[in-house]
Amino acid sequence: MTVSSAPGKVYLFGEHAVVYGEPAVPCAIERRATVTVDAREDDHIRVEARDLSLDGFTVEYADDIEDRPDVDVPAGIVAAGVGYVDAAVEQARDAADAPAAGFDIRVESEIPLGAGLGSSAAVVVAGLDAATLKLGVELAPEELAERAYRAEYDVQDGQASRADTFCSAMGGAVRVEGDDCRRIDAPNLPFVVGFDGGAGDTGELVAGVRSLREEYGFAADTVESIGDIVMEGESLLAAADPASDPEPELLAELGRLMDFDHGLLEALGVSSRTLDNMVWAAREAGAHGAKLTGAGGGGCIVALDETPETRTALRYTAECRDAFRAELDREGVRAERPTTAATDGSTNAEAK
Ligand SMILES: Nc1ncnc2c1ncn2[C@@H]1O[C@H](COP(=O)(O)OP(=O)(O)O)[C@@H](O)[C@H]1O
Ligand SMILES: C[C@@](O)(CCOP(=O)(O)O)CC(=O)O
Ligand SMILES: [Mg+2]
Repeated sequence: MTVSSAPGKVYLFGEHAVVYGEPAVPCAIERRATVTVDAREDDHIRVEARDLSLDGFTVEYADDIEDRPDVDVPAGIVAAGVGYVDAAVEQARDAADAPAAGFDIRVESEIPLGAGLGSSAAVVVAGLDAATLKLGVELAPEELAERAYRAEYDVQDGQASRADTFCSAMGGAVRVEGDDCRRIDAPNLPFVVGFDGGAGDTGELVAGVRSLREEYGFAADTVESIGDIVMEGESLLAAADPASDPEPELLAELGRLMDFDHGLLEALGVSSRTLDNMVWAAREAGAHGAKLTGAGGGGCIVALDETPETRTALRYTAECRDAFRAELDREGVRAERPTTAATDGSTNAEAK
């Protein structure tokens, strides 16, 4: 049995624009997806994913995920639910030149689904790592990131950047511009996350920005302006000392850029009333800045505040389901030791 985990992320700046070649700076956070993989005698894949909104289910299939056997939910939902795991398995089989390898897979995650914290990337990165290790192949984090990107790209019909998967594989703060991906130095930024309990449809939101950008020159300019914000932000980070706590002036300037970025994302139609309300609650509580994170539409905002005020204010905000501090996680994907919990063999054998 192999077990790997990989972190989720928040976007300091640059989501959506990164899809069109602008730079972005996502930061890994200390919330992880953990994937446990066992080899099988046959070529079937069995996925147990209790965190899925279907109340968790176990599904077993051979060959084509669309031909999955008798689980009591529509094929589309199963494909949406386990599509990322399936794509990770395909990449692992390809990397190990083992096209008929079968696996029992268990997914456990601390990252809310579809909420902008990169749960899909974390599941793909951790799943790919655990499955390749099970096949006796150790991929360098960069290669893992590249294969995980291809998996996300396939599942999201080409609507994906390298940002989430690279950040989850490498950890820390990263900078992604097209296929140029690198880690960057960053001090411990005091992230606070607010979660509205909802989710957004990444593919649909990306498609919405794409068509606005094609229709209006000013929407294309808006996307470019997000890139300008990112470049301004990275030069601030580059001048900071990564080993010490960030100076108040740095936080104030980064926060101002986050506010600006949120305004442009709102103009591009990817915010929502609940996200905006949480952003305003954070700002009024004294956060240096606040913005939605990830695809938007619903899910999470990220604010910068070294005091407890923003988290407290978010907890008293009607639209906020959960608010928590998110520490920068400098470690990306890692192999974990199998625990008793991962080996107890308990399953809920049928879809609910
Ligand atoms: N714990 C999990 N178990 C199984 N699949 C998961 C889990 N977390 C995320 N996923 C997969 O990732 C998808 C959500 O990814 P996405 O829409 O890109 O949102 P985000 O990456 O912002 O969380 C889910 O529909 C599911 O397919
Ligand atoms: C909107 C986008 O820039 C980020 C999506 O992030 P998430 O899947 O919502 O965490 C899309 C992408 O970069 O693949
Ligand atoms: Mg995602």
